[in-house]
Amino acid sequence: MSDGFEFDLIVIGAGTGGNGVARMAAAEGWKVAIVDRLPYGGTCALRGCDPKKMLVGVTEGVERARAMDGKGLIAEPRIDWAEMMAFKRTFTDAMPGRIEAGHDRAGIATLQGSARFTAPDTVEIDGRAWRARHFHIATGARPATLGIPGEEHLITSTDFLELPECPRRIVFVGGGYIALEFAHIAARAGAETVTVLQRGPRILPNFDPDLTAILAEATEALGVDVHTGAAVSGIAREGNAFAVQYETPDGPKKVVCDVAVHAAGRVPNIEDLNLEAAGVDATKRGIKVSPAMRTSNPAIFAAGDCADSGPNLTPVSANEARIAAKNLLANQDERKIVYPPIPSTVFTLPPLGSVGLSEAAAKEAGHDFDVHFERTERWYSSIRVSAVASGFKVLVERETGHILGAHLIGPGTEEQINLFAMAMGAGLTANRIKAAIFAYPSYASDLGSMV
Ligand SMILES: Cc1cc2nc3c(=O)[nH]c(=O)nc-3n(C[C@H](O)[C@H](O)[C@H](O)COP(=O)(O)OP(=O)(O)OC[C@H]3O[C@@H](n4cnc5c(N)ncnc54)[C@H](O)[C@@H]3O)c2cc1C
Ligand SMILES: NC(=O)c1ccc[n+]([C@@H]2O[C@H](COP(=O)([O-])OP(=O)(O)OC[C@H]3O[C@@H](n4cnc5c(N)ncnc54)[C@H](O)[C@@H]3O)[C@@H](O)[C@H]2O)c1
Repeated sequence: MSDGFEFDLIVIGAGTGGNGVARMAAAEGWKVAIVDRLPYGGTCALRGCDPKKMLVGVTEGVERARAMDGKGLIAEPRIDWAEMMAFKRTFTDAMPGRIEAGHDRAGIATLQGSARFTAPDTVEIDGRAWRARHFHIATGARPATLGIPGEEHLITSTDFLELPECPRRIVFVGGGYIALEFAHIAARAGAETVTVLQRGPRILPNFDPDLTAILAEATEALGVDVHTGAAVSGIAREGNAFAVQYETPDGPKKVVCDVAVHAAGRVPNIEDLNLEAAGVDATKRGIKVSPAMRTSNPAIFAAGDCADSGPNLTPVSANEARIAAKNLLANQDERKIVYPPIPSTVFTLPPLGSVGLSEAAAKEAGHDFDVHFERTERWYSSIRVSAVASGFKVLVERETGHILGAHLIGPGTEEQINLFAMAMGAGLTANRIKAAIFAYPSYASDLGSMV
């Protein structure tokens, strides 16, 4: 290659925000390399969404059997933690090799190590410099540094997904996605005490308060201690255990556990990149990107959790990466990122889902809308599976009939929320949704009654 460049493009980070960009560029005949310091696959496939939901798949069996007990199903569900983890590994173990083989077939050079810029067109990986015309940064996020004494005693979500056995007493620091999803797994897997310590006044503050109240109730019923207004201030060793200290309006308290998990938020993983050397601007919210996903250095793009862009979710990362690749290959900003309504689900049992505006945000924006809020334990879909916690809140604009937001809890949520997202993206009105014919009985067939 001329001008001393080894590559047309080096992609830093082999997760959702990186792999696709490397593939698209290689398919156009570009000379491409991809680097990761961990096995290829990124957070979602190896340490996040997918392994987590393999475990949820097992706990769904427990939940279903317990719910149907006395209703014709005779089962004594119990989780074998080691077997459950082995089941998870049947998915995760094969992934890095499969991704690397795909890159090899596409002619992409696969590098291992930590990349750090030394100049706008050069990165150093384990002491060796590599020059490229372009870079794409997709280095993801990491657990936030909390700045509290003893935080080194916290294990991360990645560590949780590798625990050899279910802890007897487990504490989650934080009350967001990770805390709730993992607390449900641990409680169903047989942990004796599971505690969630959430600093704010309620769990999952970005979700509808009426529905998070239902989830908090269901979580307590599962045996999880949920404390809100509990700001963790330190972790100390106590013999073989740990004391997690937290501040409450009633004064300081502590809870003793065998394992304490960091579930207190994630931040862009960009400190090690030496972005100043590349002329790439960033704030603590991440790498600054234009709507074309271009950074302040026009030869460098960024996408996913490391960028100061959409919410940190896998499909968002994939969408941003696609836009970055299109513009990179076109050598001009011909596409801009446009976020359709983005659904999000907390994979507890029952799951909690949300898309569009919250009730508070819709009011603040001055919309005139009806609120359809109902608990649905007496609906057929819940009765059929003996669900004890289900409900919805859907906001319908009065003048247009458009759906402004949909918030769901209960069985079927994770698919219903996607249907709402599609309906909202397509601009369907409540009447159009009511007029649709869905196979019956199904969770989708409840949609018409929610609007
Ligand atoms: C426990 C957990 C559960 C989650 N569950 C869900 C879910 O159910 N649904 C959902 O939509 N989202 C979920 N997420 C979020 C989702 O995983 C992320 O939004 C998504 O993986 C981000 O993809 P990415 O490509 O931007 O970053 P990542 O997938 O994190 O990839 C970044 C890669 O860059 C590498 N890297 C970092 N720095 C360097 C460097 N200097 N040199 C070389 N390599 C480097 C890392 O090793 C990593 O492999 C979850 C996250 C966690 C932690
Ligand atoms: N199902 C999904 O889509 C899914 C699942 C897991 C993770 N994720 C992604 O990963 C990110 C990180 O997840 P998370 O659960 O760590 O973060 P989160 O942002 O969902 O929740 C963190 C919570 O911890 C609280 N907190 C912070 N410091 C605290 C302290 N000292 N004491 C007590 N509480 C404290 C915060 O108030 C906040 O509500 C999510 O924001 C999301 O982007 C998504």
